[in-house]
Amino acid sequence: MRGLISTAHINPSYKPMPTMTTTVIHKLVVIGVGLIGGSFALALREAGRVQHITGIGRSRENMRRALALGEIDEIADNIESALKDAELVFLAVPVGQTGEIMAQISAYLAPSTIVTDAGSTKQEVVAAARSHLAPHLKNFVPGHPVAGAERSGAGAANADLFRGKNVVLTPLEETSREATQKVTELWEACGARISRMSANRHDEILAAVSHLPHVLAFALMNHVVSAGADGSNDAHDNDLLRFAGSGFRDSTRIAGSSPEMWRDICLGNRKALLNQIDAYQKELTVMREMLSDGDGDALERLFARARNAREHWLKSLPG
Ligand SMILES: NC(=O)c1ccc[n+]([C@@H]2O[C@H](COP(=O)([O-])OP(=O)(O)OC[C@H]3O[C@@H](n4cnc5c(N)ncnc54)[C@H](O)[C@@H]3O)[C@@H](O)[C@H]2O)c1
Ligand SMILES: O=C(O)C(=O)C[C@]1(C(=O)O)C=C[C@@H](O)C=C1
Repeated sequence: MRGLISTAHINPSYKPMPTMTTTVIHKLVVIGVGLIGGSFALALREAGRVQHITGIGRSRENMRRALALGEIDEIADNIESALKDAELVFLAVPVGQTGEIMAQISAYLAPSTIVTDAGSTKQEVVAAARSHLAPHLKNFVPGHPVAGAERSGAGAANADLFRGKNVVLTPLEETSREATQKVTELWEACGARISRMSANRHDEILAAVSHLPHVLAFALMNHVVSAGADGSNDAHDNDLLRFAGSGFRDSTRIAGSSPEMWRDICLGNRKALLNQIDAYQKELTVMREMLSDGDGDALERLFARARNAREHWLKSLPG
């Protein structure tokens, strides 16, 4: 079968399990070679799972860096030639761009080309695929690596980013088992743990554990900047920031993330995120009342519950 070749042809020291075939992608096309696209490319290359990687990007400078860092083998001249003989297309652009890119690539996809993505929201991506990739849905596998950083661009990519991390796949009814299986194998080769669920469930979960925390970090950062005596961004002039320590630094790390990416994520998962913001505001109100009542026992119980939950969660993490 095309695309399913033993890595024994590539790496002579590799000994495959007798009954297993290992997926090696002859040609991978990464659209958006930033933190996630570049890391996926590097991880697959390091695992010996890809032979040739073509990159499509928006910024020439970033694409040159991706080439120099070995994330891609070539920078595409145009979409048509980039997609020729492509076996896998990986979309790793801000989610708001997904529909437009799907519309641009759909005419050039061979029937066998698998398309997958890394978008942080899934219902919106699935809706875009239904609008623009209708003839191709059996080979479309929506995905989301729950791993990342506050840094962006090809220069931030690293081959180990997905090691031990969750990747959620939200295949459509139309998605073929073969396509899902292939994408699963590739993420596993990057060291990730794969889960499958509906796009709706994915978006509810991520609204709570990823999208809300980012909104809170952006809000906290802005609040402290504005609350400083002269509202200055400059840490030397702002009398609050000047004294901020590691607690503030840890709590606001993710406020260093890409504003464009987070604009798209928040708008793309607006309903679930609004629900989470409302629920969180209730939690804050409860805490505020305890504080205003001077109810130290209640506050301590509430803090202890949070600390215990966090300790249990940390223990449950791999490695
Ligand atoms: N950063 C994270 O922690 C993280 C984690 C998991 C998933 N994601 C998702 O992965 C995707 C990529 O995020 P990232 O962190 O790699 O962002 P990034 O900014 O590092 O990379 C995105 C790249 O896409 C390029 N790009 C933008 N619009 C384009 C277009 N129309 N055509 C071609 N290239 C275009 C940009 O120039 C940039 O190089 C997003 O959908 C994001 O939601 C991000
Ligand atoms: O570690 C970080 O900086 C991240 O924000 C990574 C993070 C997250 O955990 O919220 C951000 C967005 C993604 O869609 C997945 C992962």
